[in-house]
Amino acid sequence: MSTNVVSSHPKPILYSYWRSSCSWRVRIAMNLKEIPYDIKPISLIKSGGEQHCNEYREVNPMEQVPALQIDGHTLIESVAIMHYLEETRPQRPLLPQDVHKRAKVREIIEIICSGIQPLQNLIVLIHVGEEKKKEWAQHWITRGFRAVEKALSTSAGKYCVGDEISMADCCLVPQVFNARRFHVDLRPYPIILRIDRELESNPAFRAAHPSNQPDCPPELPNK
Ligand SMILES: O=C(O)/C=C\C(=O)CC(=O)CC(=O)O
Repeated sequence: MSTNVVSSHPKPILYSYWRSSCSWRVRIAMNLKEIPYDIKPISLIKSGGEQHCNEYREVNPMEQVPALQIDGHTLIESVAIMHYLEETRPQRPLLPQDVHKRAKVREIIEIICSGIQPLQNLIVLIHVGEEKKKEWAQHWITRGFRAVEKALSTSAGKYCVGDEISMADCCLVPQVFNARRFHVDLRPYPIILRIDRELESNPAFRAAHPSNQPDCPPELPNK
């Protein structure tokens, strides 16, 4: 018997933190695909981090955001979630048809989501320590952005890969925000900057921005 999984479950719930770049990727993908969802904020800093409480560990044993409750399932890991959305909600595709272009999208995703973001994640920076964390984050972001810029020099059109927005763009924009947060000099990356600027005014990206999240503090912290 086949059931319509898309309509027989309540609205998806996204466990999210306003300036978590991984939550932000999924928010963009959900918005681009016009999937309505509710946000359940998980503060990564309040009381040592709500992601570590027993209740949330049941949702995500990695004690990180995001997690997405959708179609009766709980999904974790932002890239796996984006692929699920792509496979269950093919409207507004976030992967190109062409296999070479798909490979390029995945390459850029990997550089950012394996080669940059995990190295400058909150849990790592806590271990690195307050004094060294800025230099540490700058080092890994610079190293990765050099590779992203090189990849974009052959793949980019209007966006990361050609002229259609893809999952690579969902990953790039939040990483540029993190680069600015850690005062990385972005002048050596003109293509990254151009694409980021291009997407700034896109409604799906704008709605997913940290400053438009329900848990964004009224006074933005400056670090
Ligand atoms: O407000 C805070 O300082 C806590 C956490 C974050 O920014 C999120 C991250 O860990 C960075 C990231 O998503 O890459």
